[in-house]
Amino acid sequence: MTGGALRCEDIQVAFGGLKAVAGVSFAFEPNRLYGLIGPNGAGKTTLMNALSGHATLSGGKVFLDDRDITRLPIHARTRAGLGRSFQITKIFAGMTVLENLELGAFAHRHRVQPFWLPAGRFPRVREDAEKVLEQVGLASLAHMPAENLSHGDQRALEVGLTLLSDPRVLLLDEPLAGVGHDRLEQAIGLIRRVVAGRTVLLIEHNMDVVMQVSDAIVVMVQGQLLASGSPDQVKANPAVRSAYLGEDA
Ligand SMILES: Nc1ncnc2c1ncn2[C@@H]1O[C@H](COP(=O)(O)OP(=O)(O)OP(=O)(O)O)[C@@H](O)[C@H]1O
Repeated sequence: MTGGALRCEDIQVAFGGLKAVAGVSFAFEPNRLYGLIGPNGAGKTTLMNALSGHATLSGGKVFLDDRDITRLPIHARTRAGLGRSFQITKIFAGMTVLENLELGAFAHRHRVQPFWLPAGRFPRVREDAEKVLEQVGLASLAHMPAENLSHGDQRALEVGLTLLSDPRVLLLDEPLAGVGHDRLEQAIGLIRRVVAGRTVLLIEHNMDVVMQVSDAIVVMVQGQLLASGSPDQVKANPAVRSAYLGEDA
């Protein structure tokens, strides 16, 4: 698999008078992992929502492999190869880990939620779910109710749900949030594994982690791009240091 190229041109999202994203243009190159950083309220999640179709644009365009997807609804973007995880987990607490993945796999294959029958009855749905179960390292917990999972394992399941559509571009909104220090290395290992062959945009607040895993860093401040470059370039950028890292340039 090869990651897709994602490009946005002059993206704008406003909430009333607030310009949460105020004209962002950027080309994400295939097969690279981009860390999206910036202070609280900078517009990171809103930009991700704009790319995935979860926010209404007041201006701008989104392209996936040069195809204009600006007006495509969310499910059509998923079909086109764009996957998205959320800060707030969307798993069904009362179902087991495997059932959650089966439900997601069924919904992806058949475009409906199968509330009337066990999705795992369909062999290909079961296969899809079991493949992802292995990918995210949850095979031994397949039959555990999702509500009993640790924070870290819930995050892994959430990432797994996004992998069911085998996206070429993956947008990950804080997939490590709530993961304890003792599980962080394991969680980082998971991210590294699942992103192989994909283009990834990752929102992550832990600077050590984001600098460690990213090929490139994109910095947002007040709805706009402040800087982009390799982790070392961004760390050394005086504008980033003063505006974001809280240091004098
Ligand atoms: N649905 C909404 N309605 C109104 N304002 C919103 C909405 N979503 C976000 N905002 C505002 O838009 C701005 C950008 O928010 P956003 O969540 O995108 O920032 P962020 O960089 O992801 O922040 P954080 O790091 O805290 O998650 C903030 O001022 C926020 O309060």
